[in-house]
Amino acid sequence: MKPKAIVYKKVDSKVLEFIQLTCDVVSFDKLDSETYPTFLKELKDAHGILGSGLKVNKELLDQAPQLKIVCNTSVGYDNLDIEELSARGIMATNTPDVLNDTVADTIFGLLLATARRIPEMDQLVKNGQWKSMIGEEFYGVDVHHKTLGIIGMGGVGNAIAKRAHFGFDMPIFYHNRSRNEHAEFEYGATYCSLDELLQKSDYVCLMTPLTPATENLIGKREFELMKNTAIFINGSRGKTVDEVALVDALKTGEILAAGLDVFVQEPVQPDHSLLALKNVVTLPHIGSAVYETRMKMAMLGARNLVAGLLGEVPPNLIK
Ligand SMILES: NC(=O)C1=CN([C@@H]2O[C@H](COP(=O)(O)OP(=O)(O)OC[C@H]3O[C@@H](n4cnc5c(N)ncnc54)[C@H](OP(=O)(O)O)[C@@H]3O)[C@@H](O)[C@H]2O)C=CC1
Ligand SMILES: O=CC(=O)O
Repeated sequence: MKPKAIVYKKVDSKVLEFIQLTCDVVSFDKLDSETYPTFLKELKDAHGILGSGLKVNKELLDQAPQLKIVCNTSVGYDNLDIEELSARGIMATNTPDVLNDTVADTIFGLLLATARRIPEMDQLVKNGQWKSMIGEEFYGVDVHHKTLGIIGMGGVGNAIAKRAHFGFDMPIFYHNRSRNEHAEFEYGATYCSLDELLQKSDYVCLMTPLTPATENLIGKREFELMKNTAIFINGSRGKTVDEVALVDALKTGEILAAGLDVFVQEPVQPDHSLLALKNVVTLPHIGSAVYETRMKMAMLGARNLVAGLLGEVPPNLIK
């Protein structure tokens, strides 16, 4: 008998066909109030699940007594209770590296858009407010040759550093718990403490995973340490930042501007105070959102799933 897999997010039919070679597959385009009850029923005898964003915790796992593997089609896995999964002997996997360049392009685009006020200028032109040559009130700030601080110099952080170093001549500081020799050697990145990075950087880019250690990593104290001219970019997860402190820092001029791909609550509520600020550029969590990359992530997730269900060690097993 084939193992049973649930795919709980829309994936390309090629990915489904690949999984079907090994598994009986039940698939959902998305989980919502309509599909969730059926998903829970299907979970009772499922051996593997594939998708992203689903909170996999004790309550959910109690509904899935046969489960052997949980596969995220994302690199971040803060939706998974890893301790609970290991206690039950259930494997967990993610999809690192295949998205690095795409996410770095997005984050660099966000950085440029924030620095040069591109969405605001676009609106000005489209609203018919471009009446004469623009003056100082619409000037942006330079990116080239400015100092970039990357908190979380991992796969994505390195791809951002590469663009900053070779494309924009930016001196780079970074902070991790451990040194990243590749970034130091290839991109001239300098390792430093978090506080030193915050004090020295013109652009502060947050790219860590969300963990107990990084939840609210950037708050009032950290915004106060940043330059008043600093631009803050968050590409990690919303909860790594204290959003109330961020709004305050943006309103009081503690920092100049922010570019955000992620929010504490997603989708962000339309009346969120961040959205009313002119010096904030927002994106709807689109770091890896291009077809080719999402295809690679889904296929890698599927390979992890199939390997785990065949009794092999999945290539991206989270340890
Ligand atoms: N906006 C989007 O669409 C996307 C968001 N992401 C988010 O970005 C995160 C990073 O992705 P990726 O680069 O692939 O992951 P990696 O695991 O390759 O890199 C994470 C980096 O963060 C550092 N880090 C971890 N914990 C801490 C800490 N407590 N303090 C300081 N640094 C820390 C790690 O270094 P060390 O272990 O030495 O501390 C490592 O260098 C993902 O987990 C996800 O949440 C990723 C892709 C797309
Ligand atoms: O946020 C995206 C991810 O892959 O993690």
